[in-house]
Amino acid sequence: MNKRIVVALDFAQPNEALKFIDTLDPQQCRVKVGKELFTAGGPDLIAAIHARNFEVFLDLKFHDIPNTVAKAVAAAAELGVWMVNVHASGGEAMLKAARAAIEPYGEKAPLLIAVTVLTSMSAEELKQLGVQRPLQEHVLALAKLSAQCGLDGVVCSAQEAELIKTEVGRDFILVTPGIRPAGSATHDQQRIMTPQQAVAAGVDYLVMGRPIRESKNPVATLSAIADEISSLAH
Ligand SMILES: O=c1ccn([C@@H]2O[C@H](COP(=O)(O)O)[C@@H](O)[C@H]2O)c(=O)[nH]1
Repeated sequence: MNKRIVVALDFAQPNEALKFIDTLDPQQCRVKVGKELFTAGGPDLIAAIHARNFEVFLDLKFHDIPNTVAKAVAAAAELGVWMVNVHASGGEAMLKAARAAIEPYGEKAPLLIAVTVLTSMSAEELKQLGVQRPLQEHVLALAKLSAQCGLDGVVCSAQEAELIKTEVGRDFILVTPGIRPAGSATHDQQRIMTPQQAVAAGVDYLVMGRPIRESKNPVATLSAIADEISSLAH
């Protein structure tokens, strides 16, 4: 099975996260550990998730000076995670330092992904930050910079997927949060797409948290979405 869905484990406590993943099938999805859960559970939690045969996207979005980010991604590589990320807006030197830091891990290195513009941000909010170019142009520029610095792909909205695949290349990995089944609550996400639209746009990995976790039957919701998108190969 092509495990394109990455379930966001946005729980406060490690035991809640482990209880939840014990209902899931590691052949069906990967899981994402973000700032809240990693702060609570740390490396022991990552080991407990690995012991359950799940691949982990460590979503800590490192954004700091090059030396600090390089050390942080190397520490993530030591944990044996499948994917780790940094902010593309950390700039060229930071991105290159992150890449260089995981080179020694060879085939065991995690996929290194850069966040372009958070999916919770709108074009208006980006302007407020002083970014004058249109949002899609800014996302594309950050994706191109990330590719030039040797990163494996980016986090973006599925709304930008076609543009990035066309301009940067089909092999450049796109990881997209902000996935919402038709008619479901958007919460704090601004740039959303349905799972079907995201796959049709060329997305590689769909990050989904609340639409799965908060559904009445998370296992059934995940299975239904996985089945629907598995027929939409790209
Ligand atoms: O641009 C970004 C980067 C990361 N995220 C993370 O993805 C999940 C989305 O959860 P939902 O409940 O499906 O909204 C969450 O862990 C974010 O920290 C993102 O949403 N956007």
